[in-house]
Amino acid sequence: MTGILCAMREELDPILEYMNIKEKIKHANNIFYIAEFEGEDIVLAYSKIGKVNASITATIMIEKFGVDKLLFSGVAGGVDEDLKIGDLIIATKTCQHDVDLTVFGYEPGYIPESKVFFECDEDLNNIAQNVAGKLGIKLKDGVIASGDQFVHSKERKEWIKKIFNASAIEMEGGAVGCVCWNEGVPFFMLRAISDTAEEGAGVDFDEFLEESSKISAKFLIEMLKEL
Ligand SMILES: CCCCCCN(CO)Cc1c[nH]c2c(N)ncnc12
Repeated sequence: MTGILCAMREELDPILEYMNIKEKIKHANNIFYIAEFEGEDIVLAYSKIGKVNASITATIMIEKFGVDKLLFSGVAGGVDEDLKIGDLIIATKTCQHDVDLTVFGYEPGYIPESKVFFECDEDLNNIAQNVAGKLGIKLKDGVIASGDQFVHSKERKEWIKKIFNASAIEMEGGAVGCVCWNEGVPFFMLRAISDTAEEGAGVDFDEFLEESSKISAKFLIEMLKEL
């Protein structure tokens, strides 16, 4: 069964509008929507913001609902110069930019017995690029870095870009990538840009959250039709 995960209600609501919701299951302070889309059952939820919340919901989707591929939809701060507000990006891999065990000689983002980068599923990414081609949409791909902080400084943004070669920044993908890697479940993450993670990003985020969430949601729906 396909799982669709978002961080915020604003990111999930535009997706739910396309769904025939059959059941709502409350569990671990989350609501899991069991929906039917084009004859297939899908489980959907928003985790609440941040890596811990995203890890909880992603794990429950897999362990309790038997999700065998996990698709994330939401918004992100753009790092690449060519990413404008409203543009779409998919993750080739995700990481945690706020993990720091460097005093012990480990590289930024590295935890012993784990890894810095969690690869996303190539087949799902290829499907997304095919859908983008049909729709005539530019779909960037690259590293998307997560941390438990809303990044709104050029200095922090440039550090994340330098160390992780990040194309976008958000707060959940590195955790969901880690869960899916450990569980052996294919992971796909789509984000629409809501800001540029520099000074003033909070204002842009507030202004563009709803519109960018809809952009991500609409593309995800087109992709679901190809799964
Ligand atoms: C109460 C407001 C909560 C903002 C949550 C932001 N999400 C987290 O996934 C995505 C995101 C968009 N822009 C970002 C940025 N500049 N830094 C971190 N994360 C992001």
